[in-house]
Order: sequence, then C-alpha cells, then structure tokens
Amino acid sequence: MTEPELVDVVVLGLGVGGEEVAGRLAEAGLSVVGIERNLVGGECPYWGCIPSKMMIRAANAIAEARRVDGLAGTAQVHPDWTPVAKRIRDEATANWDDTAAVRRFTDKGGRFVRGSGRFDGPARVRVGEQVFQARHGIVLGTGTKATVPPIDGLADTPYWTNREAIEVEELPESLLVLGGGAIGLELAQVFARFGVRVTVLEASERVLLVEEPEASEAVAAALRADGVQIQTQVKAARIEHDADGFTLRGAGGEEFTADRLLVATGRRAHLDELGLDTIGVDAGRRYLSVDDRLHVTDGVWAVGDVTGEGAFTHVAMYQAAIVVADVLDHARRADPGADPSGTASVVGGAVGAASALAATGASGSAGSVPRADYRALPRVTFTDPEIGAVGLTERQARERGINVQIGFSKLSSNTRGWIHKTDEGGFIKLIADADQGVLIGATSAGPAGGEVLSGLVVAVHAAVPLTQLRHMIYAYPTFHRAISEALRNLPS
Ligand SMILES: Cc1cc2nc3c(=O)[nH]c(=O)nc-3n(C[C@H](O)[C@H](O)[C@H](O)COP(=O)(O)OP(=O)(O)OC[C@H]3O[C@@H](n4cnc5c(N)ncnc54)[C@H](O)[C@@H]3O)c2cc1C
Ligand SMILES: NC(=O)c1ccc[n+]([C@@H]2O[C@H](COP(=O)([O-])OP(=O)(O)OC[C@H]3O[C@@H](n4cnc5c(N)ncnc54)[C@H](O)[C@@H]3O)[C@@H](O)[C@H]2O)c1
Repeated sequence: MTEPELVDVVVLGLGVGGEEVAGRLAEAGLSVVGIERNLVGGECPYWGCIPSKMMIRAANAIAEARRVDGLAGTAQVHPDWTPVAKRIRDEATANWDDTAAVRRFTDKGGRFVRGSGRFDGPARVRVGEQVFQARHGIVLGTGTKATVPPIDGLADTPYWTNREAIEVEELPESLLVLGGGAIGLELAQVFARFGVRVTVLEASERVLLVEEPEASEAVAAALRADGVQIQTQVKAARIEHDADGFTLRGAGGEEFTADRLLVATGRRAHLDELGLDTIGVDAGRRYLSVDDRLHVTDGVWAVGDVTGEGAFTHVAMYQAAIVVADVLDHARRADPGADPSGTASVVGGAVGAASALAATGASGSAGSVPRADYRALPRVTFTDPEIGAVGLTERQARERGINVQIGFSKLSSNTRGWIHKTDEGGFIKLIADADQGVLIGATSAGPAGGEVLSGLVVAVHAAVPLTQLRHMIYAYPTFHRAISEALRNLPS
C-alpha cells in the first residue's frame, strides 16, 4: 500500500474556483497540492465564458455593422468565422494548452499533479498511485459536465456540447440547438449572425425559463429577428444521425433536421466519481450541499459549480474568497502558537497571510470569516439584447409570500433608448418588497443590460431604501436612467 504524503491542503479540480483557492493558499505559505485532470482554469477560459464572449463580440460587431443602413449610410458585411476561431485558438486558449496556467500556480508555491483524484478515506485523496493526507483540509472544485438527456438514439450520435461548439473551425450550414437556456441562446444568436440556419428546441413553455417572462420574450424576439427558429414545448422522442445530418423527432410527430446538433440542456456535478462514500458524504445528490462557509463536512470545503449555488464564474470567485479565509482560519486555530509574522513555520506563513487579508477586509480573523450570501446574485445572459438580472424574479418573490410591487419601464420610452433605436425589447423591471421598502430583484434588458445592472445589484445588496433610490440623480441621457422611470412606476 502506498504511504500517504502529508501536506497542508489538497485542492481537487483546478477550475475557476479551485485554481483561485489553491493559488491563494499556496501564496499564503501553506503546502498545497492542486490536482487537475484536464486543463488548469477549467471550463470558463477554454470552453465557456471567455471564448463564448469572444464569439459574441464578433457576432455583435456584425449586427452593429448591419445597423448602419438607415442610420449612417450603407455597409456591407461578409461574415467570416476564420478570425473568430483563430482568436479563440491563439488568444483565449493557447490551442487548449494550460502550460501558462500551471506555471501561474507553481510560481505561487503550489504543487501541481495532473490526474483524476478521488477521496480515499477521511482527509485523504488518491491520484493514481499517489495518496495525499491533508492536515488542514480538502477543497473540492470539480465543477459540472454537460447533461445529455436520455433521448432515444442521442448517445450514439456525434452531437456537440459546448466544447465542440466552442472549438468549431468551420461552421455548419444548419444547427439544431437542444435547450433554450443561457448556453443555447448565446450560441444560437452567434451562429445565426454568421449565417448558420439555427433552430432552438426548448422543452418548456419559454426560453430563458429562469428569468422574467418579459426577458424571455425580448430574447426570443431578437433571435427570431436574426433568423433563428424557436420552438418551445418540444418533447424530443428520438434523434438519428446519418450522412445527411441529424433528425430530431418530437413526441407529437414533428421533425427537425440540421447538419449539426448542439445539446445545451443544463449541467450537472459528477459526484459519483469522487469517492465521497469513503468520507460518509452522499454522492447521489445533484450537487454537494454546503453551509454558508462552504463546508461539506469536517475538513472538507467545496467551491464553484459543484455547490449548485449558481453556475457562474463570479460565484466561484466569491466563494473562493470565503474558502481561503476559512481554511486559513482553521490552520491558525490548529496551530495557535504559530508565528503571526509568517516566518516561523508553514502554518505561520498562513497565519501571517490571514492577518494581512483580514487587514484588507478580504478575509477574516478567527470567528469573522465572511459568510456566503446570495441575495444579490447577479446574472447576465450575453444575448443582444443583454439580459442582466439580480436577486429574485417576480415569481420567486410571490412564491415566498412577499408583499411584491412591480416597477417597469421600456427602453424605447427612455431618451437614450430612443436615440439608440433599440427595438421594443429593452426594459427595466423592478421587484420591490413593499413592507421593507427595498428592491429584492431586478432585470435590465437592453444593449448594455449587463452594465446597467450594476446599480441595481448595489441597490439589492445594500438594501438601499426606495425613498433614497427615488431621490438619486440619474445621468441624462443614459440607458440606466430608465431605472428612475421604473421607480416612478412603482406604487408609492
Ligand atoms: C458555454 C459556457 C459559457 C459560460 N459563460 C459564462 C459567463 O459568461 N459568465 C459566467 O459567470 N459563467 C459562465 N459560464 C459558467 C462558468 O464557466 C462556470 O461557472 C465556471 O467555470 C465554474 O468554475 P468551477 O471551478 O466551479 O468549475 P469548472 O470550471 O468546471 O472546473 C472544474 C475542474 O475540475 C476538474 N475536475 C473534475 N473532477 C476532477 C477530478 N476527479 N480530478 C481532477 N480534476 C477534476 C475539471 O477537469 C475542471 O477543470 C459558462 C459556462 C459555459 C459552459
Ligand atoms: N452568461 C452566463 O453567465 C452563462 C452563459 C452560459 C452558461 N452559463 C451557466 O451555465 C449553466 C448551464 O447552461 P445551460 O444553458 O446548459 O443550462 P440551463 O439550465 O440554463 O438551460 C437548459 C435549458 O434546456 C432545457 N431542456 C432541458 N432538457 C431538455 C430537452 N430534453 N429538450 C429540450 N430542452 C431541454 C431546459 O428547459 C432549459 O431551458 C447556466 O445555468 C449558467 O449558470 C452562464
């Protein structure tokens, strides 16, 4: 049997969350082993946020050029995917090579191990023949994988997930997108703007189901204007593939065909692979359940998508800061005699770093580690119009029995929206708790919906009284000035 090697912390999965935790703990002086089986950085830089937003930037440039007609003369656009694929290959992903990311971690003092890790009993992680025993804790940042629904025939076809869609060098003529969530909609609009015939097939009654119905309508209308066909309430019964491409047969007898099929029906943690049974944690759940300091169980923390608290890079980063502070706090408590200057021992280094972090407010000293609070969780779906949202939707608020008031304004009746020639789709929707006199949710849809959102995030996060929000000065003529009109439309 392999003798375990004693280290301070093991971080399993170096995606956005794991890499941040591992790097900061290593910088703090702990001996950290970071284990990653694929690419350090995870989904976001290689197959997620960054390359998809490069695609969106390019597709929006095409759409903007097409808006020259009638506004500033004439423009002819000849979309070409080559520079987009090249930019993703060369600038975003270094051809899907993580050498620089591994060095970023090892330069901070971390030890990198490439491979698939799993628990091997309490405080132990095994990677192949190597076994590590963690003195201060194990952090799981193993993320999610695309879910592939159990549709008859699908598993035997060469379907795409986000990975193949992001890596594509040559666009197909036509594309079926199964799932009208964030991934499906963002990529559908991109490909349509580059001339692909795209059909989005969504099982529920509307696309972007998690956001406000008005947001779903605005996005669906914009995608249709880009030539995307959208079918809701589709129940896929069978999927076939042959030399002519894909055929999806619906339970109602409908049939959809295309050269390629992108499956974007959600994501799921893969807990069954992590040996969680060896530490008494239920691997049958959809996500790892964590408390507000991201504890899973004694000496085990989780960070990022695997927690199910919102599959966003900003959530992973937010949680990472809490995990770092809490692990350092535990290290300090485990070795209270350590030199706080950080020079006497490895743990002393961590203590010194914890104190430094506490001084900057980024971390906490014993007992003052910040707790996760998702009340003001922002989301941005980077379609055109962008859909920014924070906190509760109207439906969620009503389901909680809150005394809800709604304020609404359209961008078309806002001066900047009118100047900009936004279509009817842009809007601000405010969800107020009438009893508390504060906003508890908001949506900002429009050309800069994700940017306009920031003021609304502050309002929800800091529970700024509606009276104060109404008496603020909103610059003229901006998109965000539509917030003041929505506030006026709230019953006072
Ligand atoms: C197409 C797309 C677009 C997106 N766009 C945005 C966006 O615009 N904004 C946003 O905020 N979010 C976006 N996201 C979501 C974002 O990518 C995730 O929230 C983020 O990557 C989560 O980070 P993570 O560290 O939790 O997990 P991941 O990034 O999934 O990393 C987990 C890592 O763990 C590794 N791993 C798993 N199991 C093991 C094991 N047993 N041993 C060793 N290693 C293991 C994996 O290989 C992986 O590298 C997008 C996602 C997709 C797919
Ligand atoms: N801009 C961003 O921040 C961004 C962008 C992309 C992804 N993400 C993150 O990644 C996560 C996953 O994205 P996603 O779009 O895969 O998932 P999602 O859960 O957002 O949407 C999946 C959609 O697929 C539908 N669906 C499920 N099964 C189906 C079936 N058999 N047939 C047809 N439709 C079906 C669902 O009803 C849902 O509308 C998101 O929830 C988000 O957190 C974020």
